[in-house]
Amino acid sequence: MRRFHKMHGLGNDFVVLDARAQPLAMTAERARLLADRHRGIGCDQLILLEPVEGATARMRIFNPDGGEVEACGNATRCVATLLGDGATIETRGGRLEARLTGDGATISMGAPRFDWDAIPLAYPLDTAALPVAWEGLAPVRPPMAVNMGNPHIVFFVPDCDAVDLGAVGPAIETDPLFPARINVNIATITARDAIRLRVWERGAGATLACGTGACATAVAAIRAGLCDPVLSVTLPGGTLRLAWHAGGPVQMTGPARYVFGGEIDLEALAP
Ligand SMILES: N[C@@H](CCC[C@H](N)C(=O)O)C(=O)O
Repeated sequence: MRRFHKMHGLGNDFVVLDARAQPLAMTAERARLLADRHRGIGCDQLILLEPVEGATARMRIFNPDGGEVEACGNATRCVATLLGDGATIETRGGRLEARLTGDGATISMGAPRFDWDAIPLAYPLDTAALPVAWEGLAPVRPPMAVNMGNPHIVFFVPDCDAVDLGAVGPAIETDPLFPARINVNIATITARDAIRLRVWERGAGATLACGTGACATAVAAIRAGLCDPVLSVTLPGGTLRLAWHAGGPVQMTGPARYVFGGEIDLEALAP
C-alpha cells in the first residue's frame, strides 16, 4: 500500500506520491490508471516526489495521458506546502524556489524562453508573432509562443469565453508545428493588470486552471506592451497573481489546498 495526497490549486487537481523515503517505479500505464477518474483516484496531473542532491525534492509530473512533462505551476504550489517554507523543487523544466503565503505559495518559476527551438517549434519562426492561423480562432494579434519549462502558445481574443476550446484546443495541441505538442492559452485582456484565461492543456484537455499557462500568458501580455509587469490572471477555477520583468524569473502567487489523504494498492490498479 502507498500513501497518497489529493490536492488542488484553483481546481487543477493532483495525486501526490512521496517516494523520497521509499522508491516507487512509475510507468506511463500506472500514471494513466492513477489519474483515471473511473479506474483510479483521478487527477489532472500525477506528481511523484523523489530525493535529489542539492534541492528539497525532485518533482516529476505526469499528464493523465501518461506522458511525463517538465513543469506544473499549480502542483508546485501544492508540493511547496507539503515541503515547507523555502523549499527548492527540481523539475525537468528547472529548479524552482518556493515561499509559503497565507493560503498557498509564491513560486519563482524561472525565466521564460522565446527561442523557436526552445519552445520547441518544428522550424524557425518569430515566436513573438507566429504567422499561423487556425479555424475557429480570430485573435486580435498573432499568437506568441513561450516556454515556461513547458511549451505554451498564447492567443489574445476579444472574448475567451466565446471560443470553442474543445474544438480548437486539440487541433492546435497536436499541430505538426509543435514537435513536443503544446499547451493552448486563450486569453482576454480586461485591464492593464487583469487577464481572463482558459487553457487547453497538453495531455490533459481543458482544466480549471493552469499555473504555467497563467505565467506564459502574463509574459506574452507584458512582452507585447499590453499589460503592466504585475497583474492578475483569472481562470475558471480562480485567480493567480503574476509578476515579471524582462530577463528575470516569473513570480506566481496563489492558493494550494489539501483535499484528503489515503492509501492505495498500486499493484491492484487495472484497466
Ligand atoms: N496544470 C499545469 C501544467 C501541467 C503540464 C501541462 N499539461 C504540460 O503538458 O506541459 C500547471 O498548473 O502549470
